[in-house]
Amino acid sequence: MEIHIAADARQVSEELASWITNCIQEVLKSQERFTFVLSGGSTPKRLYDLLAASPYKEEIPWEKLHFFWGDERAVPFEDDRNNAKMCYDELLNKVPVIAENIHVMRTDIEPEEAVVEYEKVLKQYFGDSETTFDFVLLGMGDDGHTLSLFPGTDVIHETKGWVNTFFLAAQDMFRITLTAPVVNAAKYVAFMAVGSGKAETLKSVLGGEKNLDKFPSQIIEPVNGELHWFVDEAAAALLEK
Ligand SMILES: O=C(O)[C@H](O)[C@@H](O)[C@H](O)[C@H](O)COP(=O)(O)O
Repeated sequence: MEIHIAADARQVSEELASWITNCIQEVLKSQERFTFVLSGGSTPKRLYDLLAASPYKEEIPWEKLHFFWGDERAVPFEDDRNNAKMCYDELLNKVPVIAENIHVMRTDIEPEEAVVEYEKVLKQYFGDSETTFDFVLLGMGDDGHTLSLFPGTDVIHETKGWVNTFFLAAQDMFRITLTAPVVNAAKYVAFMAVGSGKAETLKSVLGGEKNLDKFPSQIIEPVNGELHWFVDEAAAALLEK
């Protein structure tokens, strides 16, 4: 695992934009397509904004990229809480991506149906191969969740299925989420976490004892891939030097 600490949120986004661009270019030297899992939440907005502008916009071969989501809030696409909408607004509508290569978690059908459909899409891409996505971008909530793997939920411990859904009572909505097995089979996984509000949790997730029910982000451990954390000094303040 590698931790990249930058001065502030803006610099974290800049470092990550440059790192992702480099990662895409390297991976595409030996294959024709690059599969990229986008994250919702507020933190990646600035990163998406950067990727959609010079110089990254020109440096990334967008037509070779295939997009997926780590999780989705089961609200209509037009709803501002919809993760896909945010990613379209901030990134996908601004770059020359091929529409057929964008795979949203559908919220216009029942969540259970959306899960079956998404699993089907993922199986078409990755079949039974040991490696799944080329790159997964993740956020970490102040409570230690990642994807829609919230503290105390059963979905944290899913060992077989790649996609799941459950009703998140605290937010009065269904969530659709990738599970740990499919993310842990990715080549590169990068968390992005900024701000002092995440410092205590980050310390527990990275330095504390394993307690997956309390800190679901700890379950992310790529089997053969690389794990990176991109954080700012405020979030990293309590990490041991
Ligand atoms: O839909 C979601 O809520 C996200 O995908 C979630 O896993 C997010 O990444 C974290 O909650 C961090 O969110 P912030 O970036 O807003 O802190």
